[in-house]
Amino acid sequence: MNGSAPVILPLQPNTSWKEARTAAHAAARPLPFETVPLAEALGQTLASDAVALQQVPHYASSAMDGWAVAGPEPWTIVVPEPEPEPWQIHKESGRRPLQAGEAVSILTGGLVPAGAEAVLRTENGDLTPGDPAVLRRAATAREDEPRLGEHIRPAGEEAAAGETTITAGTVLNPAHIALAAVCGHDTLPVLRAPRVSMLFTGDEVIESGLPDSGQVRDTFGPQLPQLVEMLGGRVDVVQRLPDRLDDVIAALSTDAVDEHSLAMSSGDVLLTTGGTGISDADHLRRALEAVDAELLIDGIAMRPGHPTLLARLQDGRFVVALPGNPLAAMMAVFTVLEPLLQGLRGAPAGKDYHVLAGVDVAPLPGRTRLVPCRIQDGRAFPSQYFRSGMLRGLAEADAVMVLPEEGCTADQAVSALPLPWPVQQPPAG
Ligand SMILES: Nc1nc2c(c(=O)[nH]1)N[C@H]1C(S)=C(S)[C@@H](COP(=O)(O)OP(=O)(O)OC[C@H]3O[C@@H](n4cnc5c(N)ncnc54)[C@H](O)[C@@H]3O)O[C@H]1N2
Ligand code: MOO
Repeated sequence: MNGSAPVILPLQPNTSWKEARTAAHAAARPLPFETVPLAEALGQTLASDAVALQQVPHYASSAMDGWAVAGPEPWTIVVPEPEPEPWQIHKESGRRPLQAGEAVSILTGGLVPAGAEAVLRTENGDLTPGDPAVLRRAATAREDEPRLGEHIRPAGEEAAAGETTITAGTVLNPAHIALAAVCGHDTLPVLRAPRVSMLFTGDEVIESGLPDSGQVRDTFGPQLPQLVEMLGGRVDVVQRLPDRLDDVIAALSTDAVDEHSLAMSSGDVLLTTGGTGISDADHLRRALEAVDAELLIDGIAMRPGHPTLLARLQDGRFVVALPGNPLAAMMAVFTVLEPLLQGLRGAPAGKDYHVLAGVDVAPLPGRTRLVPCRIQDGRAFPSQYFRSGMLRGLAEADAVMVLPEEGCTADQAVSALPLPWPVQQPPAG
């Protein structure tokens, strides 16, 4: 035996599924923040509290088309001088305050003039033309209409100037972006989204057409970059790599030694597929050893996906190594990549969800099983397509059951992972 050959021990994963998720989240420190235009802030983590830059709403406005009125009826119609153009209706037009017994026509969102006490909506007013025109309440109006302040949106009713409306750490959804716009922000400080570089191995993998025996169609290229984006990452580089140890080492190396090197890609995370096994053709482990990477997770006691790795390179980049089997790789994404990206985005670890098992499941000593499931009538039913190379189960799934090694009995609550894409029925909380 050649004394310099690296010794690869049989894979004995000793990290439990739960420990793996916790360790992946804990390994990451939130990335520095950057300032982005509102339209680019969706899904990002807010770096510091966002306040209302002026009171919201910033002026008292009408909630209805009608007339702003002062005092009791009848009201004489005041025509502002000069009469505002429709687009000026929200602007201060230098009007004098409305006096008791006066009314002025107003549109929804229009500026309520000083002195106005309420807005009478169009359908509840009766206008007698003349000079001046006279307004009375119509027969359709309620007896006490308009009450003091009715149909007026007071300034500042939603937020005072300087009040915090979105707290730091929030993962921004469309409603937050809309609120930030109303609060006067053009940009927001967000934690920089983690950048992910991808490295696909497998000489037998073809990217289109029907594979011959021994070849496989690539299941990662057409969806993994998009899945990473769904999880809050930004994809930097996607690269295919020959199944040669030198090339895998070059790709991971901190120095840009050849065309396969990702050292210049500035990724925070290197996501690899395949080659996590222990055969002569699997190079990930040997390459990580060659570049002196720190192994944070070296195999996980789960099925499928037990050869999954998480490592830190000397320059601080993370390597998440997904197994080549397609379902195993997806389960490794949910177990390691998702919590790692959450940590890098300053987001809390995913919540624990539970489902009620619909059937008994036998024990599998030493392994947590991740099984795609359908949810019917509040019960979770594991898919028959659960093996590591199968994709039908996940494609039809509502969630992924996380089955403990002791299995479960029907009606028992078991952990579940929600899927990061829309499904017909999300698991119960
Ligand atoms: N002696 C042992 N053999 C294996 C073990 C073990 O513990 N001892 N574990 C098995 C398990 S479990 C898995 S998972 C795989 C891990 O495989 P690798 O990460 O090394 O991946 P590959 O060998 O490169 O590929 C496995 C499988 O996946 C197919 N593949 C690869 N890339 C793609 C792709 N882009 N699209 C679709 N399919 C892909 C590849 O052709 C293989 O069929 O090791 C087991 N063996
Ligand atoms: O654990 Mo392997 O990942 O079964 O496919």
